[in-house]
Amino acid sequence: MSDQPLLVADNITLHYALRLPGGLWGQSATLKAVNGVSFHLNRGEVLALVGESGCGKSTTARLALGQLAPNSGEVRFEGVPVPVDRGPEWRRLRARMQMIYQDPLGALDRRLPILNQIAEPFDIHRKDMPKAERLERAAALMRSVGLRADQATNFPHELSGGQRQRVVIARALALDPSLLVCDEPVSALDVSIQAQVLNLLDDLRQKTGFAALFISHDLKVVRQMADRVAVMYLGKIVEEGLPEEVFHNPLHPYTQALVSAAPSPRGTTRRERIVLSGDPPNPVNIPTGCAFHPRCPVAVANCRKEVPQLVRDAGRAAACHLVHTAGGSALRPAPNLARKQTTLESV
Ligand SMILES: Nc1ncnc2c1ncn2[C@@H]1O[C@H](COP(=O)(O)OP(=O)(O)OP(=O)(O)O)[C@@H](O)[C@H]1O
Repeated sequence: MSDQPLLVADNITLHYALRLPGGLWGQSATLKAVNGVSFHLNRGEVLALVGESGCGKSTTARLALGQLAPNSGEVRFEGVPVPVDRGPEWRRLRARMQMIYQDPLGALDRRLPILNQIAEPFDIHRKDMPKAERLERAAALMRSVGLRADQATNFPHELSGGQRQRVVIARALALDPSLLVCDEPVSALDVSIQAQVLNLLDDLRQKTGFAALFISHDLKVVRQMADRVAVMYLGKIVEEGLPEEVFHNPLHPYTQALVSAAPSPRGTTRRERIVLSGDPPNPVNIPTGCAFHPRCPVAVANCRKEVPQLVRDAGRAAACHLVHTAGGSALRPAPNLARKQTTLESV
């Protein structure tokens, strides 16, 4: 099998033209939801997208799936540009790329028994398969996600939230996809059920080998699931690396603040909480230079003027003037904030 990445996003942008409420006729603004995002996802790998609400995670996922057409840039899946015209080629690719949403009830048909819903992908893409075999395969998928055979005739409202998400997962895996896009897949579930569903996803990934683009605002969940993490701020990736690196030694001042706000895992170094000042980010009015500079506690004059590039070095990447060492490509944590890291003993 080719060792090219499964999914590549190459400098994609998605801008929405907004009509301003109360504005004069013709007044509009541009909302830059995704503003030059590049990443790759290898086969079998889990890349997590993290960042504050509204930073562009879901839009990036929808661009990756070809549900939205980028204004510029390109998404390639298995080496092929992802079409957005919803023709036969898009449908063929979509069978290999599936999505799991936050709200399983919204993703399911309330009037259809769950076995039939799990068999739907076969009904659409495997019309050559006899009906009995489609249902047999759906029953096997039910078992693989831990649902009981006697639940086959249940309707979604007769199941718990966790069981519904299992139905969605079974249906998503029916055609043996190579990519699963999981957009906050457990955030609507009780905490006790979250762990079960995450363990299920992890087990299934190890058995079937799908890759996942995993969106979550919960860094604890990301720590458990991700092989690599990309941090987004105002439509751009500002840092990328292995979870242990990003969470224990964040480079970008924004990542430092994000990580400092999350509960530390037991027995690890606790960081001093970094409280960001300034207004929450607004994708209609992106600041000049580094978009984070108005809230950045360590910004210098240059940060207001020049847009930092995402510099990659030894598997890590960061877009911040302060983390790029002069003249070289090596990266080091942004100054000052790093010094605020404190141990449990000292707080
Ligand atoms: N159809 C749309 N029209 C206009 N603006 C949109 C549209 N969809 C999303 N946006 C805006 O694009 C920005 C990015 O949204 P997106 O849903 O991708 O963010 P997100 O990081 O996934 O947020 P959340 O974690 O809250 O889901 C937001 O400011 C959002 O309001």
